[in-house]
Amino acid sequence: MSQPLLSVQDLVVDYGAFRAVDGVSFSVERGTTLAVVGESGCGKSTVARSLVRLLTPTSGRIVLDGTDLAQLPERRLRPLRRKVQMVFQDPYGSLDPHLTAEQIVAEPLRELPRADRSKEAARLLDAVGLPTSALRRRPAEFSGGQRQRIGIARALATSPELLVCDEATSALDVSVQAQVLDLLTELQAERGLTYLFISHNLGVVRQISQRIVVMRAGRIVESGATADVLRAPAEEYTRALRQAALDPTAMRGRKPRDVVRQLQAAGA
Ligand SMILES: Nc1ncnc2c1ncn2[C@@H]1O[C@H](COP(=O)(O)OP(=O)(O)OP(=O)(O)O)[C@@H](O)[C@H]1O
Repeated sequence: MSQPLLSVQDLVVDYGAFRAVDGVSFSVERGTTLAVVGESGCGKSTVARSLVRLLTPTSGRIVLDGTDLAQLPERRLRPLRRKVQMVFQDPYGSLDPHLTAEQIVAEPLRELPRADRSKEAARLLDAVGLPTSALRRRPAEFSGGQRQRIGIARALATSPELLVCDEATSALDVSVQAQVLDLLTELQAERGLTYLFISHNLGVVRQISQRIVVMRAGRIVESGATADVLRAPAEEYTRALRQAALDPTAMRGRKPRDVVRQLQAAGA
């Protein structure tokens, strides 16, 4: 078997005295999607932020295409940053409201001549299903789904190999969410992209990922093929998460953490 594109080994992240990620290991094969699930606060975003080096992990290895980027200094990290891009949950908050879609998408392409930048921005917006007329508009003039498409186009500008999607469709209506998931699936097939997809929505995870890891309190408690884990979770915790996802009425007005606790107590 070929080497995985990404191999994370014994990742530890401390925020001061608090250990948010406690010895996490997983790998992602090229052209596939790994989902990371778990209740709020279990460390999913901290893993994501480590992968794109928005933070420097306390210890462990993050081997991307043969290079360990966990502790690399910024100068050596720069060429690698192009290979890993992040798509955020809140497409409005993550796009500069003062810039046009063209400027946002072309921003990572500063080294290109202006005309080439414009051409590339148009090509990227077309690839995510937005018309040429979108180029001159600003974020406030788009719907949530369209803004997420701009975020994806921007992430694609550096021709990355790995996209880290942190709750990338969570803020969208169900039908728009389905369209953005379809877009991500198409882009993966066309470009051979690899995704690490963080979500608390097990329906979304079932649709987009081949493999899954379940996190709890900074550790991985279960992993495997998505279909297997969701059909017959080995861990009580995963069963409780699944139960909470299957029974939205149980969630009404309550924190997922409380529902998971209650379901665990009931032996769900
Ligand atoms: N900058 C920070 N300083 C201190 N603690 C932090 C910081 N960022 C996150 N934490 C804590 O680390 C833990 C993991 O947070 P993280 O955001 O990774 O969880 P998560 O699983 O992504 O949660 P959510 O699904 O709510 O986004 C939480 O207890 C959180 O309060």
